[in-house]
Amino acid sequence: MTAVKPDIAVPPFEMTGGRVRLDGREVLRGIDLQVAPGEVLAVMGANGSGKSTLVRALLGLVPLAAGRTLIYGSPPGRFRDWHRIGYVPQRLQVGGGVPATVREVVASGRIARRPRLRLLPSAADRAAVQRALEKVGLAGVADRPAQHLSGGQQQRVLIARALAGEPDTFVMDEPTAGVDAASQAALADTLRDLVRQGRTVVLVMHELGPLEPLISRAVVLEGGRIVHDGAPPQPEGECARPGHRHLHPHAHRDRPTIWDTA
Ligand SMILES: Nc1ncnc2c1ncn2[C@@H]1O[C@H](COP(=O)(O)OP(=O)(O)OP(=O)(O)O)[C@@H](O)[C@H]1O
Repeated sequence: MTAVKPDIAVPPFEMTGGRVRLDGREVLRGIDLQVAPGEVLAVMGANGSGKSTLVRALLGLVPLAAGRTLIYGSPPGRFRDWHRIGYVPQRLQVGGGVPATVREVVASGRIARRPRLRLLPSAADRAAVQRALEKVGLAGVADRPAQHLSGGQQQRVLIARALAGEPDTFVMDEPTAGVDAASQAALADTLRDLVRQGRTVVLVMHELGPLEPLISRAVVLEGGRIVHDGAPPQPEGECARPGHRHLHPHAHRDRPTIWDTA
């Protein structure tokens, strides 16, 4: 992928006073969040704090009960440049019917780039798909049904699908959750490339681990609110131990000791 020239005037995401209710419950409240072009933002917090809901709301997949959110300056309903956004959801949705191959799933990441009247993939589409498959180390299993792969490999399929679309901004929901070491290494490698190219990345993470040096900013959610926005939080002492999970009430706002390593 070629480097992007970040459009410094328009943030990829801008939410003001964002509030989300699901099943009558307030899941997000008072969210003010602007994501700058070229930023690598980690969205952190304990289970149920609202991380996935926040990224889904930024993408317009969950409606706001109050406030507003913009994608490259447009409300989600009026945003048309979906090829600029690559979304990596938590899990590959496996439906019934004919099982899709790895290559087909990855190729679906090019659809938003295709002119309306062109049905067949171009040489550029095929090349982008192949590059993405190679980048995540799945070229060798490209013709296997995606649902036959391990969880970690399926996660890599989703990352490759986003890469194939060559978007300016990536949104990845827990891309390292429950994946094997090889997949984590592939992700770190991919992320390094994206950072170098100046792409914007929003990552939902429980813990940063080896990705920490690549993260430029972290927001920490607690009970649907942002309780920290700044440098990535560091695990300290007891808090760094696996299984430890809480946000210290005495934590310094600039350096909270939140860790959820379950
Ligand atoms: N569709 C829904 N209907 C009702 N409540 C929901 C729905 N989706 C999520 N919630 C609730 O909203 C809260 C935030 O959920 P969300 O998945 O955004 O949290 P999270 O921080 O991403 O959690 P996790 O780390 O477990 O993925 C949780 O209490 C969850 O139970």
